[in-house]
Amino acid sequence: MTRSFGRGRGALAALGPVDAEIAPGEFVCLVGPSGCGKSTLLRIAAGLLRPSRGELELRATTAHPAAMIFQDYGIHDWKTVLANVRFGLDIQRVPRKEADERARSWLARLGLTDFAGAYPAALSGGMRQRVALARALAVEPEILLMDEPFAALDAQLRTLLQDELLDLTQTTRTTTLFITHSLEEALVLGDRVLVMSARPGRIIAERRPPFGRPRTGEVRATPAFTALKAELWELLRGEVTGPGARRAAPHQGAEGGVPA
Ligand SMILES: Nc1ncnc2c1ncn2[C@@H]1O[C@H](COP(=O)(O)OP(=O)(O)OP(=O)(O)O)[C@@H](O)[C@H]1O
Repeated sequence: MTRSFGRGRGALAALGPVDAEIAPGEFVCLVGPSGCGKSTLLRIAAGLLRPSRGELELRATTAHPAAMIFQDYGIHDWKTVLANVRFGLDIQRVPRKEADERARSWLARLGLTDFAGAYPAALSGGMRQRVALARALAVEPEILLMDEPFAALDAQLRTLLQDELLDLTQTTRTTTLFITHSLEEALVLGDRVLVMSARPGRIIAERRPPFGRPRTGEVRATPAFTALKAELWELLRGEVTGPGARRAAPHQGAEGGVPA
């Protein structure tokens, strides 16, 4: 599958060719340099965009199997927290009482019970992202599509939400495609990590982090984790700084130049 934008000489090859398959229940993380087409791929998976060539096949049992979560939360400021979480259920015409119960139970799982009646403006970034998570999970989607959902959060909160997401998705076994710039995030969460080239993004490597399920954030402290992170950064570095790269190298972390 490929995707380009515009026509003729001015056309921009944004993505591909990409050929990938995700198994039911699998959690796949996609990492790649800025502008390589990750969001484009996710938008195609969500049915918001068509491929220019090729196709994407979704095997699902419902008409609207996917729920999406973005970096900027995508929640409605004029609705209460409860109404935000109930939103997808209202669209699915789930009866009000059942929708309220399901929404409240997800709020409880994400530690938001006391904020059911609050408006998002009163919440911190981490809490807003929890609302977005609760809203996406409340509809019990067959497929969860996440576009850098934790990128706007500070490092501690990000770690906390990664651990919560690990816990939640290991219970629900929802098929998930998760975009991130963070190799650490990809290795903690993913059954499989796909590394993309600079634009037009192709899949240049695939790794299965060797951590069983259910796993916890403790895998971060293992030598296997550090080794795999370094290996993937070597691959990615070539794409970020190589001839195909469109932008400068990302900020380098304190750990021997390997970014989070
Ligand atoms: N609607 C559009 N019209 C024109 N160009 C687009 C459109 N959407 C994306 N692009 C271009 O396609 C390329 C891939 O964009 P995309 O947002 O998919 O990359 P990305 O890997 O998600 O980037 P980042 O990591 O910076 O968010 C970029 O060069 C972008 O400018």
